[in-house]
Amino acid sequence: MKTIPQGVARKIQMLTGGPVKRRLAQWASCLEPINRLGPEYEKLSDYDLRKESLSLRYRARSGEPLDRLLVEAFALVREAGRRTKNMRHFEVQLLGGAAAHYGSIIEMQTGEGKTLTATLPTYLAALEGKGAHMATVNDYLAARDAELMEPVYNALGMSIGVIQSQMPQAERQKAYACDITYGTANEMGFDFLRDRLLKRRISEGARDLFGEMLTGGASGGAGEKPVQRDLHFMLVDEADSILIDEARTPLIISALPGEAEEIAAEAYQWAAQQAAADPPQFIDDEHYEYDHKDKQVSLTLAGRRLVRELPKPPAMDRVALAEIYEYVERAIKVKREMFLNRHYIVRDGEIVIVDEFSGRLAEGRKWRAGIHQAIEAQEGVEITFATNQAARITIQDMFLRYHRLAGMTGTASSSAPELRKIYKVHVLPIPTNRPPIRKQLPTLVYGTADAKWRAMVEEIKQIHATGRPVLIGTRSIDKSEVLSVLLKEAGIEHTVLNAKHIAKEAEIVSAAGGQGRVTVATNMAGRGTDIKLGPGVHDLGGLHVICSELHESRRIDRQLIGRCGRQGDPGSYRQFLSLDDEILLQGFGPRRYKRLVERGKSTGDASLRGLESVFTRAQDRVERRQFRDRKVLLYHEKERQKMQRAMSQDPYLDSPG
Ligand SMILES: Nc1ncnc2c1ncn2[C@@H]1O[C@H](COP(=O)(O)OP(=O)(O)OP(=O)(O)O)[C@@H](O)[C@H]1O
Repeated sequence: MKTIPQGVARKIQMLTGGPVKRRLAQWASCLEPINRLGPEYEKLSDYDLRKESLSLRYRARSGEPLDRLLVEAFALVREAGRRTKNMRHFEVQLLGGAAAHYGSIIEMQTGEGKTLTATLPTYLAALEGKGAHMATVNDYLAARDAELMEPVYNALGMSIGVIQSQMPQAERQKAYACDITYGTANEMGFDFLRDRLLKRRISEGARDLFGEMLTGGASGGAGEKPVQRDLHFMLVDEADSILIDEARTPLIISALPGEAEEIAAEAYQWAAQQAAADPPQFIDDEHYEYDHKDKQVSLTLAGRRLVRELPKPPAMDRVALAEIYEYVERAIKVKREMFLNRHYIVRDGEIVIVDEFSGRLAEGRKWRAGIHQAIEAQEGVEITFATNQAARITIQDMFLRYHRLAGMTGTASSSAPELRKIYKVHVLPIPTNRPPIRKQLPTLVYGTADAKWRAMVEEIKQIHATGRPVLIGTRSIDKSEVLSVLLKEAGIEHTVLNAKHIAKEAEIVSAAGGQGRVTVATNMAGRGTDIKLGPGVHDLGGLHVICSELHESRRIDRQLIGRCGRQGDPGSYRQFLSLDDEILLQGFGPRRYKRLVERGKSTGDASLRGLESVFTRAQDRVERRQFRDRKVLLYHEKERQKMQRAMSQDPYLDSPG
């Protein structure tokens, strides 16, 4: 560790795990050279600083490996941070940036400055000009972090864009065209799907007009170009939460949304009526030609003229003529080829396909390319779009598509094996800048929730009397409300947050460090929000955090605890538990839970000793079970994709079966 600054070398030595130390020590060797460049860059004018950055960009785009540019890039970002934000990246932040650049999930204690650290690997990746993405947990944080860091990037000539939900397509395109793009994983996933639908439509030469409506509807009548570029580099904030907790959530674009759906239904019905007219209006070889081999119907000129002349419902004014021809062609095709009780049956107002080979009913399956809807119209049953998935992807799939993936988190250690297995990324703890002085007070276990709440209010009262701010985390909104009533009875002024208004609440949480403040929040409220201590609070002992119950995942508990003792600030926390806590039911099942509850009821109001491990065991069990479930789901998802690929289907766009 000769070439590593002494302070950092000592901090690395104090970590556990040989491989972790080795890796960090290897990357820490970039610190001295970065430090050395500091004074040189400090002397540069703003103009020259940007020029340096542009020359780095030129080198990256000419093919020089990013690893070789890391030292200069990080030194430039550090200087830009100093100039524009008065924040010069700490050495441990540089170390974290390097680890992220090499594809790790960096675990930095809450409050250690992940927002600033992110600028390092993101800037470096953006030098290549292929786009660098930064995923946050919600829209508010995407906008806030982008705004906070924009001056740093701009000083280096980098453009920054933000994706927000409900944003029109044109603006998305602009945001993705920027060097760096901030947004939520969900929005980026949906953009990926919309693009994929669009690309399929383009590659099919817009032959499938139903498909065209799909894409048009799903993308809000967007322009013709995909919004995203290749998925190049992604840095995920709160990586454990996004990559694990939310990773299995499928993002689904339904085939057609509201109004477009109604218009399409009208068109299907109208076309079916025309095709079914008696005597027939559309005559074979006169109004249309039928290709027996391909089973295709195409209208002749006379047929098209007839379509134009036929009266139509007003809603169809909004359907393009070319599409109306297709509706009619499809209706004629269905009338000629698809027969009731042979190809399908009608059961309870639904079309059920009869499998051609086995003769069995193919429950839940649907014909594609509008055929199913045309048959529904022919039979006069309700036309179904909603169950039609136009496209679907899980967040996990999307992240796995990036060429390079890295992340940041305050709390990933417990998920390290899972992250390594699924995403092939290592979790690396980064030492803190200053030693944390957060104090853990002994956990208190009570027999009943009632006793627990009362003890908690007592503690809040005592600490509140000293002027120290208190933050209490609960597992649900109703529990926040229970506590709120008790606090009111005790005459303690407080604020309740329950993640309904994220932006406003983040503001309130950020003020929760003020003298005398009492804040009750569900675990989601204020996630990722910096709580700065108000004037005088440091000397009083900092923020006190109370955890009123264990969450299903230890990480969420740690996130709450991490609201105090930030950046070496003083602070303390305590867990309050009771024998009727939900986690015990989840971990041990109803029988054992009932016994614990009974035991709790018979123990009075005093706190119980030696029971803490019962709770951690229950939490362990829940975590293990959830991990198992996620693995099973992942296995099925992979099998589905494999099967679809073998059938030359697109696993994101085609629903199986
Ligand atoms: N190099 C630096 N110099 C000065 N201040 C810094 C530096 N890095 C971070 N900070 C400050 O530290 C505080 C915490 O930063 P930030 O909110 O990014 O932490 P975090 O790690 O994201 O925390 P959390 O996990 O809770 O979201 C901020 O107030 C930030 O301004």
